[in-house]
Amino acid sequence: MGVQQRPLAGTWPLGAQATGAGLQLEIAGLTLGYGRRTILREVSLAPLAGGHITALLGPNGAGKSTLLRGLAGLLPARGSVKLNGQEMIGRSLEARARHITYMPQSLPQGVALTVMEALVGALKASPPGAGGMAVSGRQAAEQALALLEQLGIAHLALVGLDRLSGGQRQMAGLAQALVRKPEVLLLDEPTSALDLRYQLQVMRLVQQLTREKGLVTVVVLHDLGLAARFADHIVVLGEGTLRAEGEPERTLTPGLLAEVYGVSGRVERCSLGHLQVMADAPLAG
Ligand SMILES: Nc1ncnc2c1ncn2[C@@H]1O[C@H](COP(=O)(O)OP(=O)(O)OP(=O)(O)O)[C@@H](O)[C@H]1O
Repeated sequence: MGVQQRPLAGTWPLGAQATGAGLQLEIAGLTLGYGRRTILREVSLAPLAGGHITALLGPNGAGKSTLLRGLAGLLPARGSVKLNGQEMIGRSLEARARHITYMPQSLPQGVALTVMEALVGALKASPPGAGGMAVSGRQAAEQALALLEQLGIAHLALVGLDRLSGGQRQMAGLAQALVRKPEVLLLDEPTSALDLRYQLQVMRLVQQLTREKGLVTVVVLHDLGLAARFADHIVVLGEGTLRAEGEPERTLTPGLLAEVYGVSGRVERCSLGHLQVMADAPLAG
């Protein structure tokens, strides 16, 4: 893919101070769907704390993306989503975007912009209070370039979005999410197109930013090994409801693999002490 990541400097790419210290996102009785079809019903989670990564897991169609879209304000919702005690449901998209950024599974196709143009656009479109407040075009370009350098993809700045590989597109999508300097970072399968090296690099970067800036980070993952390794908290969805949540070691069990994913499997520590999740066989029926 040609991506090289440099160590992050101690400062947020946009030069601002950390904003997320002490943040808390509370989700209670959240019901989400499309039109008349309810997908998630009455989902309540333990409070999600700033500085922690929550991995959102579950089989295909479980409602993981739907939950992220709901948190981002892209779907009508019932229930409560409070950020530091302030209700988000019912607030405008613009008001939510001051606090929350959402990286979808894939960037839209057919956008005739370079990586840099897309980032500058995202930054300038950020509402007051978010990362891009009242920046000049030049400042926006400088901030966007600084972020690309931190991500190790500055060499892609002038490349058209439609000319990027799948993995490069994911990195560009991550940059678009980060440039807004979020307090709540929602990432939908940010590593699905990345090779092994970049999977680790992206997750390490997300972990580092989450810790340094005190972000509330929620990441949809299908790779349970990555979830076990990088998440502080696991949330498992299935059949429209919350099936389990808690610390990785307590939550990712052979029983959960059987009940939620329909496979027999093992959860073991490797010689380096990392939790490994191995699916052995699909269960009958
Ligand atoms: N735009 C939409 N309109 C109507 N139904 C939708 C829409 N998007 C998703 N759904 C339905 O909502 C349910 C949950 O989908 P969702 O994408 O949230 O699942 P997921 O857990 O993210 O799945 P995957 O792991 O396959 O990405 C599915 O039954 C899907 O068909």
